[in-house]
Amino acid sequence: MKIAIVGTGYVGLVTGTCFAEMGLNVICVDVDKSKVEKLENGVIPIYEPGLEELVRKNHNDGRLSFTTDLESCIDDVDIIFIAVGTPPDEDGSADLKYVLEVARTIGRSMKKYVLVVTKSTVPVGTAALVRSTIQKELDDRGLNIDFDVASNPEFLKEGNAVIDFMRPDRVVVGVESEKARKLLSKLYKPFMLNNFRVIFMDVPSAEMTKYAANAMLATRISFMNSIANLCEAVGADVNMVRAGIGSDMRIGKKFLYAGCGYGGSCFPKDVKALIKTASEYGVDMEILRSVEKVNAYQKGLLFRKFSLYYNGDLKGKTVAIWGLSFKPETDDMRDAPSVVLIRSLIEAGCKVRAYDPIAMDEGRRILGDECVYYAKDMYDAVLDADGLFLVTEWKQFRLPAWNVVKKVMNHPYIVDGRNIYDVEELRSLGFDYECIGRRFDK
Ligand SMILES: NC(=O)C1=CN([C@@H]2O[C@H](COP(=O)(O)OP(=O)(O)OC[C@H]3O[C@@H](n4cnc5c(N)ncnc54)[C@H](O)[C@@H]3O)[C@@H](O)[C@H]2O)C=CC1
Ligand SMILES: O=C(O)[C@H]1O[C@H](OP(=O)(O)OP(=O)(O)OC[C@H]2O[C@@H](n3ccc(=O)[nH]c3=O)[C@H](O)[C@@H]2O)[C@H](O)[C@@H](O)[C@@H]1O
Repeated sequence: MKIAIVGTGYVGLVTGTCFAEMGLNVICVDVDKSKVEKLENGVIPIYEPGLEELVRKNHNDGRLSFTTDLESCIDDVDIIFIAVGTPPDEDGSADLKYVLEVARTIGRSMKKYVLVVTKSTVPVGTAALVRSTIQKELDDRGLNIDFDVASNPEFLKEGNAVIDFMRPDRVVVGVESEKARKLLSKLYKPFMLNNFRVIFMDVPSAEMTKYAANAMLATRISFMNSIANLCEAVGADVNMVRAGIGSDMRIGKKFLYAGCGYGGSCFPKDVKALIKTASEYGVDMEILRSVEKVNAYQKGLLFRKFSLYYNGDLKGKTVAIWGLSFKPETDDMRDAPSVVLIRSLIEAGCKVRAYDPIAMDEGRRILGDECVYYAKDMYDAVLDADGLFLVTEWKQFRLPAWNVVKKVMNHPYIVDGRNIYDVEELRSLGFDYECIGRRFDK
């Protein structure tokens, strides 16, 4: 079996590389020439642990190739995965222009049966739209060629993408024909043999499953952030509460960490898109509107704490930021809490010194280097600082040499946006310390 993956972003590159690693012949297609050139030379344009080695190995072994020319490979493959971006449109809906562009190209060039699978996160009805788009191109060419469209959403997490793909909790596949089911069963056979659940369903349910999963996870986070804020008000400790509720099997331990809000390329955009889809059908997703509201509040929380601490007198203060990426093990800063915080600090007249183990270039790209100093290391960031914000819980921030930090800071004040530090330890060292929803006497 030979497959094509269209789009070599996170999802496309991980999907293509992992299928090649499983022994398939994979051709990855992207319109971005420079990306394809880099990939051809074994350089991957994203930071994702373990991925670069796998790309090089499978490329060298001849199972993984890259091209900008989708048309030339359409009739060489059995399955085409569409894994291009679906960014938010101005009204919050998923912008399908890249997906439909790929569908048009397929319809314009195919000469024999092919199974087209949407892997991008797309609203209910998109597979049907892909089908009609391809069909229209075929009609224009006066051809009657059989093809199928299926939905196979992706659930991997950035930073853990290869493991998530290779050992999934489940694979969701939406099909509308027996032929498509057979082809995808064959593709996912190794997963079935390893007892990973492959769940077949109809196409709209598969499309909805992806949004429901992300919306549920985002809801858990906003719920815990609300509980954390209440804990702070009433004198309870959200870490204790998390342990207390997470041990109930029905609730589970994961995704209950309070912090400075969820970010990334998916939760914010997918929650928005689901609200939009619902409104198009006259359904009010009140819960999800609250999830967004809580998250926006939470992203402003660190700045508000800082402002309160200094009674609003922030002009000229020097501020250290540990962590720019939206979570550890990625250089992705899309919708990152750090961006909201840094912009507020700059607006208030603060001088920002930022450090991230991986996302420094991305930081420069998104925030510019006029108002932000990009520090050489985490200790350079705290030099003369009137406050330190821990925004992303990278491992290297877990056990800092606090004596060095204290010595070089102008004022020993820490705002911990991820609740990773020991309150008592920091206070005994003479730091003023704040975090999210934990109990301690101020
Ligand atoms: N990033 C993630 O962790 C996850 C993303 N998803 C979903 O997967 C989809 C892709 O996301 P990412 O990989 O993050 O996107 P991305 O934005 O990183 O990459 C998309 C790629 O598609 C390429 N592209 C655009 N139009 C094209 C065309 N006509 N032909 C060929 N290539 C084209 C772009 O040049 C780009 O390289 C989105 O729908 C996203 O919601 C799903 C699960 C996880
Ligand atoms: O559709 C997608 O793109 C992906 O979106 C998320 O993956 P990702 O965005 O890579 O990252 P997560 O680990 O889910 O974290 C998202 C955000 O939530 C925050 N978070 C996570 C967990 C938690 O308990 N608390 C919390 O604040 C993180 O700091 C981060 O900002 C989902 O976890 C994946 O299953 C999904 O495939």
